[in-house]
Amino acid sequence: MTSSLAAAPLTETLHRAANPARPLPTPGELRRELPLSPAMAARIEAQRLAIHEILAGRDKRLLVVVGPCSIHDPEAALEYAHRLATLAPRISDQLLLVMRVYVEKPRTTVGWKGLAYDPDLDGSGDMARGLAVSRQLMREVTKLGLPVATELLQPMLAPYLEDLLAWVAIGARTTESQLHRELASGLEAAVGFKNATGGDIGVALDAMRAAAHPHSHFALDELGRPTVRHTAGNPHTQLVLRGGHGAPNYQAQHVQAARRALQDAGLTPRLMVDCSHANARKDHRRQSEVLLDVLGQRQAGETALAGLMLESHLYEGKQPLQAGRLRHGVSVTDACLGWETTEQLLLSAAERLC
Ligand SMILES: O=C[C@H](O)[C@H](O)COP(=O)(O)O
Ligand SMILES: C=C(OP(=O)(O)O)C(=O)O
Repeated sequence: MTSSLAAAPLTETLHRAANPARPLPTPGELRRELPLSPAMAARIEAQRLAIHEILAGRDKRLLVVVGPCSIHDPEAALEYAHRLATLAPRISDQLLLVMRVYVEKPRTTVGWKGLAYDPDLDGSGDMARGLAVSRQLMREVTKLGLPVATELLQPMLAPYLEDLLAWVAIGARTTESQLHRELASGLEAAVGFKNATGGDIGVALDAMRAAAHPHSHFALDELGRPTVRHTAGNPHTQLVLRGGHGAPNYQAQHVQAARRALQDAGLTPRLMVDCSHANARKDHRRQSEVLLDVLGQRQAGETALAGLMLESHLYEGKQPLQAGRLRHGVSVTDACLGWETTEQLLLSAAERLC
């Protein structure tokens, strides 16, 4: 990596020659190549604080984590970010929009693992470029004024990106992992723990309690050397209901049961509903139905509902990952809502919450 990368526009970064054998930069090197300006750092701090206020119940707005299931084309993601950044101030009295910039994908078995792993989408695995492109995209999204959300999957990858993150997901497949709980305990961003793929919310509650606790754990420092990391514990966590094994868990009886379980575990009763995944029974169009149900619960006085997640891209649906035949702005992982539907849903959600 050369210092020109910092100044390189996204397109140039994207078209750098792939070199899979290239050693990875250290987190410190990448951060120096693609730094945060003091203004960006202050903006991210304010975004995190706003999210913490929602999770604490002091800010009554709904936190909405919305965007593509995965980023495979940073140009299309930026186009999406421009649209979201235009919409956000129009509804900011009711909704705090945070963009999904998911660059790692957990897979049920095998499949493309995301931009950070394979930015050329061809299995060549140029992770040095994947990290740079991911960080560059997150910087661009931040510059547009949008808070960035991502799933942290590979703990080694966190130090390359964590300074840019306003909200972090620990996914359904890793919520039970001690490594991810330790990682969450040292983050400044709020963390949403998904219920397990089978639907168990208990593991997410355990995760929230573990993450709130200080830990000492194995980590890499910014020079890439093994080190002991001491964390302070992260009190800004939330349960994310995503359904399990085809069975939704967003309806009033599930939310009430989850609220009671949070209270019984001594945790702040604040949760997010993921309108996609098993809650939509893997049919992206059902996300609207889930969102409307959740809004109804909010209007009926359910204070535990502090957030929503939507999977949305420029265009509806999904497509197979076939080199040279990709349609612009269509997901290559889970099917997404298209932009028009997303905008309409968010505008009407804001109107209902007025
Ligand atoms: O959110 C995306 C997917 O649901 C998750 O990464 C699992 O994907 P897979 O079941 O297609 O592997
Ligand atoms: C993988 C995701 O979700 P889950 O962990 O709920 O499957 C996701 O939100 O992209």
